[in-house]
Amino acid sequence: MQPVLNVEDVKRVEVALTRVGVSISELMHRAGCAAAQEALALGDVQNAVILAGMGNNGGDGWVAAEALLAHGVNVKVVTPIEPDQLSGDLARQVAQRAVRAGVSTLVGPSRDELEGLLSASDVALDCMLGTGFHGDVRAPFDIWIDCVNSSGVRVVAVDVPSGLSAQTGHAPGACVVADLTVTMLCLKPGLLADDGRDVCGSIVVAPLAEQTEQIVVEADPVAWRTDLEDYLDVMAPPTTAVDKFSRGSVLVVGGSSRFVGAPILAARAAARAGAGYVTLAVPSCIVPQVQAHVLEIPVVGLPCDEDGTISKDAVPIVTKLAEKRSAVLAGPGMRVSGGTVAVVSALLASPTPLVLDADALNCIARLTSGKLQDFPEILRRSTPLVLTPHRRELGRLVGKEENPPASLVDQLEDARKIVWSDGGSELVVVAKGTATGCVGVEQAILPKPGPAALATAGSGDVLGGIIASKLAQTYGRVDNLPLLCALSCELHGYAATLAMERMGSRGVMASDIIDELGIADDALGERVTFPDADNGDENN
Ligand SMILES: NC(=O)C1=CN([C@@H]2O[C@H](COP(=O)(O)OP(=O)(O)OC[C@H]3O[C@@H](n4cnc5c(N)ncnc54)[C@H](O)[C@@H]3O)[C@@H](O)[C@H]2O)[C@@H](O)CC1
Ligand SMILES: Nc1ncnc2c1ncn2[C@@H]1O[C@H](COP(=O)(O)OP(=O)(O)O)[C@@H](O)[C@H]1O
Ligand SMILES: [K+]
Repeated sequence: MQPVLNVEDVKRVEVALTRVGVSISELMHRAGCAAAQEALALGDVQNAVILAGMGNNGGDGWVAAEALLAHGVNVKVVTPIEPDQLSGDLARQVAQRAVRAGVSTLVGPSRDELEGLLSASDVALDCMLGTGFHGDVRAPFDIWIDCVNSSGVRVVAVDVPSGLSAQTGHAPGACVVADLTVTMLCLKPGLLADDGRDVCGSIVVAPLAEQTEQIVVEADPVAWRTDLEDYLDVMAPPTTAVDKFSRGSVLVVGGSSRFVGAPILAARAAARAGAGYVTLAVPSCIVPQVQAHVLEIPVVGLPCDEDGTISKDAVPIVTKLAEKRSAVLAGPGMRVSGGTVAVVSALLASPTPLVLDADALNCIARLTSGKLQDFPEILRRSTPLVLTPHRRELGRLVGKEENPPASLVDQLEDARKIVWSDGGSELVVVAKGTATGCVGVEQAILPKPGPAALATAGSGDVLGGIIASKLAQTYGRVDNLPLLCALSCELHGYAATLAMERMGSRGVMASDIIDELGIADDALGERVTFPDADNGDENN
């Protein structure tokens, strides 16, 4: 797994490296050389343009220019001001040094001049703005960014594409769209979510020093990005010594007369993700409709209120059904009512491994008046519990209904409020968004996010079904629950990628994802076992 550090912690790593003898100027030298190496590795680089800003990101650019020149590349550095006028000592020194070494410069070019230069270049290195970027992109960089993006030239972003916040992943204005991002020391969260996913291209981490890995780990990573082979630990070895019950049995509780489809999607996903026996419990008033859509899945009717939701009288029935299952998923389509709140409370008190999604989360928000972190006893149990909120549901759980998490780091922080208040290793919050964090008490794991095709109604129900299915197949004996959840997310995303091949990138519906789950599961298993055979696009 690769550590991901908040930007402020990256600064602490720099300081720690200086203490072990790697100075900031040496780091800048190595950063520039690493960027130059990656640019050269693109191949066919005779002419390079370096767009340098006025801080240390620009400093990296001047070093890269000198390194490229030493490799015989025809280099030009574009800078808003003369090197001698740069206010930062380090950036000024490396810029002056590059000029002395013969690097040529273009100071404050017109738009036409810059466009001409870019069209004659084989690669552009974006060294305008790095982790020091904040606010709106100011001139001239907004214009330079526009020129780079419309030039069609290959772009290597140094540390972070200019205009993107390496912390939040937001790019509110102009932002470089890179083919490759060479990021220094370690991954930062903003590269992995929201706008970051669209603008980084592939990501290469340049560690810059031997000691970096250990220092980064000690700097308390905000999350860990998985590599495929990490999943080996939570993949069940294939065996023929099974029957339909020992392959894991899942109970899905949900549905209402208003939302009939959601529990069906979840139950079908649980079956396709490998559980041997899936049972669906829905309000009795919708049983005929539901049963018509599922041949293999028995449907149990639960006592129903007048408004078509599960009533309180369902509690003993659900509790009894849950006892006999290896995992339960509750929530899809169930709505929030006195009855559903009672059912969710009863399931929380039951010993069966439990996944709560959608309205089951809204029931918890109601139970705790939107302050789940103040009621840790509700979630305390000795068997696995997984909550799968999207950003709005997560906001509702932690008292931020009006101001839900808006970035991956916000998601992680809010999920941590919940898991840290409980303190138990049996609880994981799968905080969903454009990138998803599987947050346990000890660490947060970031699976590779799936495609935007996942942003379709019902896709969360499918994920809930997958997680319950994978959980059921472990019979609650799971050493690393966040990793198991991450594997489920990875499967969800890969199935959506396969569905896109059939349905097109905008045509995928949640049921198409379900149809691909079996094939995706096999393929993922193979890729985990033989990671070098076909890694696909590892960076997004
Ligand atoms: N983290 C590390 O260990 C290392 C960092 N280095 C580089 O240093 C960078 C950080 O350097 P700095 O802290 O100097 O910051 P940056 O160079 O990222 O940005 C600071 C400069 O950008 C300007 N700026 C900020 N916001 C702006 C906006 N909205 N519009 C226009 N201009 C804006 C500031 O006025 C300042 O001149 C990293 O991204 C990386 O490239 C490397 O040199 C070496 C190692
Ligand atoms: N742009 C995106 N890129 C990747 N995954 C996404 C994107 N948008 C949403 N997702 C994923 O799709 C799923 C949507 O879940 P959810 O919002 O609960 O859907 P629903 O409530 O309609 O079932 C989550 O797993 C989420 O991480
Ligand atoms: K940059």
